[in-house]
Amino acid sequence: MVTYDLKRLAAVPTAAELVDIVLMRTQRKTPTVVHPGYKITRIRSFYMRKVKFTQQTISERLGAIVSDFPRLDDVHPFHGDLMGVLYDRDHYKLALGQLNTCKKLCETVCRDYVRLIKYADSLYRCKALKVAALGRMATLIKRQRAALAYLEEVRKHLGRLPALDPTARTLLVCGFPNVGKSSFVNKVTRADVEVQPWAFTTKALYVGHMDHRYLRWQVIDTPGILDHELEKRNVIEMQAVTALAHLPCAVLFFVDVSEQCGYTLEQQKSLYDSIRPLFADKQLVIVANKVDAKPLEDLSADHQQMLKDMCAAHDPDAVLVPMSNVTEAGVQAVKDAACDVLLQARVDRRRAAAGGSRLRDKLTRLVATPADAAQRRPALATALPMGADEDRGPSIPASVLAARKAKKLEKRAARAAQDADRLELAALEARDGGHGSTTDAAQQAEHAAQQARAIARDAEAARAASARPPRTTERERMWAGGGPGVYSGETSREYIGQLRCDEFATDIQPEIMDGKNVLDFVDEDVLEKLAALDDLEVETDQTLDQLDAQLEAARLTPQEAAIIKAMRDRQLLARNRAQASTNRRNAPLPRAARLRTEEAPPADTLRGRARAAAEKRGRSLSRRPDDAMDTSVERSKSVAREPAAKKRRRDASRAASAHRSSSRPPPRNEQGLDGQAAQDRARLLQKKAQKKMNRMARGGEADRKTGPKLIRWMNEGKRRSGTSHHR
Ligand SMILES: Nc1nc2c(ncn2[C@@H]2O[C@H](COP(=O)(O)OP(=O)(O)OP(=O)(O)O)[C@@H](O)[C@H]2O)c(=O)[nH]1
Ligand SMILES: [Mg+2]
Repeated sequence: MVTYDLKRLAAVPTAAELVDIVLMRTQRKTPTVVHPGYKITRIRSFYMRKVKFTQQTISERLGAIVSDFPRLDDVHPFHGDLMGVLYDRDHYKLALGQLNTCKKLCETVCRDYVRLIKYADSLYRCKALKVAALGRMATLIKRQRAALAYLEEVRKHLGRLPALDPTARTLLVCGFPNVGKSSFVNKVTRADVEVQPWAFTTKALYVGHMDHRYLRWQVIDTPGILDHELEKRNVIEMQAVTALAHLPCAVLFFVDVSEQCGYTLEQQKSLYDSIRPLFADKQLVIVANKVDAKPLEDLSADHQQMLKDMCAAHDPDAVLVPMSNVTEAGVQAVKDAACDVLLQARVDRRRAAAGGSRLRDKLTRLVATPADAAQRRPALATALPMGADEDRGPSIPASVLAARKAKKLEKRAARAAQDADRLELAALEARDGGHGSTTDAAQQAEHAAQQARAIARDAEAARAASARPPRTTERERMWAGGGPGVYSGETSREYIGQLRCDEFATDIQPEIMDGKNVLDFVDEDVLEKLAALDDLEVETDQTLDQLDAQLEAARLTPQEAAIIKAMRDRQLLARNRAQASTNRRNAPLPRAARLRTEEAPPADTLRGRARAAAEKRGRSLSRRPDDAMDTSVERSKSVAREPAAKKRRRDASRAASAHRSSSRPPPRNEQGLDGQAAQDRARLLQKKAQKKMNRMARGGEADRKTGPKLIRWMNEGKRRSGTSHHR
């Protein structure tokens, strides 16, 4: 929970003040002199700075207000509800929200105008944009006039709220108005609460402090509460209700037994009943006040019983204490009773919490024995598995059993081998000693050796069976596959062995296709359905064919049928031929390519027909302007002109590239020179001009030149004050 210092909130300026503050700060903190002679970038940055600075100040100020004021959801629920009651929760949130929006709008305005100033082309335009930006921001602030004024009022009121500590030891005084609550608070604490003989003298919560048993206590005086529905309660009453609802405390419910307050004992009982749920978990002392005016004994039996019932209704431990503020009789008793009962409750709660935690510690270590489980002892509510009473043997994995068997066999094999060795040794000794039983001993040794070998084979087989195949861990795979960051795990491996075919594991399964979930369209029985559909289709086709044949046979004469059959056969033949010809891959030449060959013009084309007609008339299709009326057939073929000698020379010197255009301009040293003589003369002149330069080894036009350099620091810079003679 965030702690706010409600007393030290900074003052909220009015809208006009805020505008003044912002503009004056901009004026003071940013440069003020600008000249039209400045570079435009400098002018722009001058004005941009002003706009940005204004926006920053506004954001700072409004942000401070928004963050300083407590958020109702962050403070203690008591304070949150109290502020909600006092200042209207919605209004409060709206005001802060509006300031936040205003801040954001100012930022947007700033961004937009800075963007515009970036492209402004003159000082005048920059200035106009700045004025517009500042004006819009000021308008935005002025629109928050109401929110700012409201928040200032809230701030002032928050500062005057009693400094309540919701966690301290608290006595809360409540009851009908005018029953003497404030008088009691004034008696036991140094709070100076107003006391008057009329109702609703106290209109807010008041706090006083007192000492009891060397401890500090806070006593809260609340406004009187009337007995009606919660919705009808006004702000003054709701403060008392909020305190009752949220503060952990001892409640002193004041009853005016003399009924001088203007309410009967029955009415006070009714109020007690209606607000009792608010202090159901709190300690209660019912104070029978003003006993100086009417002692308890003078009350009717019904009223006395009513007071006792009120005590009993809450808790058998709730006490009824008679008191008078005038005579001060019972004031100390009330104080003692309330403090003691609250203290006791606090100690009990703390002890219970500590004891509880110890018990929880123990519970975690408890193990239910089978005997407990059998008897289902209710004391320990431990969860037992189903069939816990059955005696269940241990479950040993098959691999462990196999390993154990292999180990046993190995031991047996070792023992058998030892026996065989021993027997062999005995047989050797017998043979060396020349005893009669040599052959028997040798046979025994041989037999033992065979057995030992058989057991060793079994042991080896068992060990091989129990040995697990070497497993490659994902980590090893990662290092083998390029290390972290490079390797990406293969999830498809998990599916191997689970699918009908292991190759299916690596299939890519699209989950979403064309924006649709594939699984929505998956039909598990689709293959069977398709097969059924195919069968149905074949069947339908056959039936339809039969029906057609029958119909035709019924409708046509034999001659007509024969003609139709012949037509169909021809169609079929034509289709087959066409297919055969396209299958030969003899794609036809494009028409343009075909027409290039003039010797054999295709007679069936338009051009071929035109050519044939022209030739028939003795005319040529290709002509030049100078042979307009040429009728010779020979001339119709394009005859290339003999190229000029000069052109031939040039062509020969060029690269023989097909891409070179014949309309390329002549080289630059020949351009503008008409004829060979002029070119030769120009070449001569060029040589002559170069001669002198070559002789003196001077830099020519083509030589790289670097002009003289001025040293920058000696020739540039500010020269306004002082001279630059020393430079
Ligand atoms: N006779 C008598 N009068 C008392 C006693 N206690 C308070 N009064 C009077 O009752 C009147 C109301 O006293 P308050 O202390 O203002 O009562 P309250 O409950 O605080 O009233 P609100 O603030 O309006 O809710 C005053 O005129 C007191 O003088 C008491 O013990 N005996
Ligand atoms: Mg009062």
